[in-house]
Amino acid sequence: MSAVTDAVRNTLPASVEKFLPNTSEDPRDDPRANPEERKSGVKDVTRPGAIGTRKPEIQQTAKLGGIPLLYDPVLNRGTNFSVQERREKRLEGLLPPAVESLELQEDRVMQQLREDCKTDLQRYELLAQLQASNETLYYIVLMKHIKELAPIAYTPTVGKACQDFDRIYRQPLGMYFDAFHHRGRFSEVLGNFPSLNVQIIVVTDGGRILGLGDLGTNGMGIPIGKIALYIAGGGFHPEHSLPAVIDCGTDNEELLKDRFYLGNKKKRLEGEEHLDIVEEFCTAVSKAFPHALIQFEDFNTTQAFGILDRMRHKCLCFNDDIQGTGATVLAGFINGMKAQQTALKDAKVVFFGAGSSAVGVAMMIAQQLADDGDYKLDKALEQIFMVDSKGLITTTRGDKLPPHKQQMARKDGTPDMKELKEIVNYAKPHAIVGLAGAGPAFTQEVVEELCSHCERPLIFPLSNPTSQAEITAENAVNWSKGKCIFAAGSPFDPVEYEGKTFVPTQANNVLIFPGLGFGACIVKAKTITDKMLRAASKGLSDYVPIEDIKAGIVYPDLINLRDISAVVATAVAKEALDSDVAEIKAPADLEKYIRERMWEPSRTFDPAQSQQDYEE
Ligand SMILES: NC(=O)C1=CN([C@@H]2O[C@H](COP(=O)(O)OP(=O)(O)OC[C@H]3O[C@@H](n4cnc5c(N)ncnc54)[C@H](O)[C@@H]3O)[C@@H](O)[C@H]2O)C=CC1
Ligand SMILES: CC(=O)C(=O)O
Ligand SMILES: [Mg+2]
Repeated sequence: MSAVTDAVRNTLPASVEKFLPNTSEDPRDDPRANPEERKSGVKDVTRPGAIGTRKPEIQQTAKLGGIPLLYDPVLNRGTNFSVQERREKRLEGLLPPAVESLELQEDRVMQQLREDCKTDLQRYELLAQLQASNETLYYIVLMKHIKELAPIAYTPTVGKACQDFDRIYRQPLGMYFDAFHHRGRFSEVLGNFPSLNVQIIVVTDGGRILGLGDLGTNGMGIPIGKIALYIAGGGFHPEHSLPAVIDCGTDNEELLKDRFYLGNKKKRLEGEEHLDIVEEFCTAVSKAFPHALIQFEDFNTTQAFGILDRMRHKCLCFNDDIQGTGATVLAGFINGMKAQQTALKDAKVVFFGAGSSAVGVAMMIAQQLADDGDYKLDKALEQIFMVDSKGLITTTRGDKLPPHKQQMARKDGTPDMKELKEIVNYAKPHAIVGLAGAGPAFTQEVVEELCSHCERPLIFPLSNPTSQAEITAENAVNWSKGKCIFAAGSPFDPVEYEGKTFVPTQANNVLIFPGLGFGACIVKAKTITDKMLRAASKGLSDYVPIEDIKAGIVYPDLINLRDISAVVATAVAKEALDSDVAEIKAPADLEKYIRERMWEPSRTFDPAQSQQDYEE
């Protein structure tokens, strides 16, 4: 039965007809169905690129026009609706008379952002409001000005936005799964989401938001920001994406006392109970959207590894902090060793921080060293020196290490050391990677010690937001006398040193996750394998031209995020196809196939046409 009844259809001008979804249950009546659907008679709402997949009742009201259309962020284009559309969609009188081009609308937003907003938080709020009301314009603005706006929608400003989330709250922009009241009913709750075809989900429990600690449901800013980058960078359709929080409580005393706090004011659930809750969420997702990819984000390290271990073979998922960061840093590391002309098999790294991200990165680097030198992982791990709040991690230092640290502990009789300078002096590393989330730690002494052993050391302060970075770009360049190769988790401005300009690049998992996700989804991958992560990393490292690498630029500029993501997606999809974890057959030209399926905001002009564009 059609959701838009024939009686209603008959009252509409013919030109509106093409905007209406074909909601026929039987794809044999649907000219847009693909051959398989026509043959089987079963509508495939999960096919990559399929649009118009919101629930019929929601499409119906929005597409009939009037106020519901103006309040539908996917379809609303505000003053960009033409005179004819205004007449046909019953928008006359509901908008000011001017009909504006998307460019003019974009100019207004940019003027408001650049001239009227006084703080980055105000800019964040303006963008969030735009995202909630007009996604076409939001993504046009975000994609065209990605370099200027990523620091607002994402790190560092998103950190401040999360800290203040309950104060600046206006609209949900994602889903909240309440472990205290929805438990056992997550499927039912997920059923309230308007889309029939979710392909990408970013979920957190707010346990460790950036380097800012436990922010409970205020952590929702992170899934919202990452999903925006999945759309702007990776090319997912907004209808296919879901930012989510599982409210498992919070141990943040300030939030527990805050009258504006939006989550449950209860102590954080932990251990097995927490794992069961996350599993219930994943099961609900897999049941409703069998091909959706779940990205675990900013869970506490105490839970992060356990969640990944339990879920990675049960549903399509990955942990961005462990695996996405691993693939990202490996790419910059490989390029950095090229710049130094250090053979990978000989490279040594000091990690400052031993949480989920540091261990994820170290394991990927160690695997690469082992492959390069054709030796075992255990031997490669001897080239890694990992430091936590108690100093160098060794088997002899006398404390009980959690499993993720045990594998990183030095077992070769390395003396116990606490001071970073001493550890650098002992290890003589080619790179120092900061993932402690604890703020400045790479002092002038540490940098000078590092430079006394290595001509062009990699200095990677990767903790976010900027306030938590281990060193600033300026200090790294000055203290290393312009010798270091620098990349940071959050953006830094260029630095002048002795008449030369150093351009800091960003080593952030945003360079990997949008492409990894899109590549996996487009070929309907059944799982995310280590080889797919390695392929993503190689795609990213190969993206950087050798001249840039020689000049010490080891990551590409975020300005090319869409292009980077297309390359990463192609590498991931190819690996999934080659290793037979993909459900689709390999297309003749994989990169072209992927690029053609990446969503562009202007295409929402005509959903029916856009749908046809996606068809084979
Ligand atoms: N650039 C990027 O793409 C990414 C950056 N990160 C950043 O990494 C940081 C850490 O994340 P996780 O590993 O998940 O967190 P975590 O909280 O699990 O780990 C922090 C680690 O640092 C150690 N540490 C804390 N203070 C220290 C100190 N004063 N001295 C030495 N060690 C200290 C702790 O012992 C722990 O091992 C965060 O700031 C996060 O924003 C995380 C993922 C990706
Ligand atoms: C970038 C990121 O995932 C983090 O800082 O946690
Ligand atoms: Mg993270």
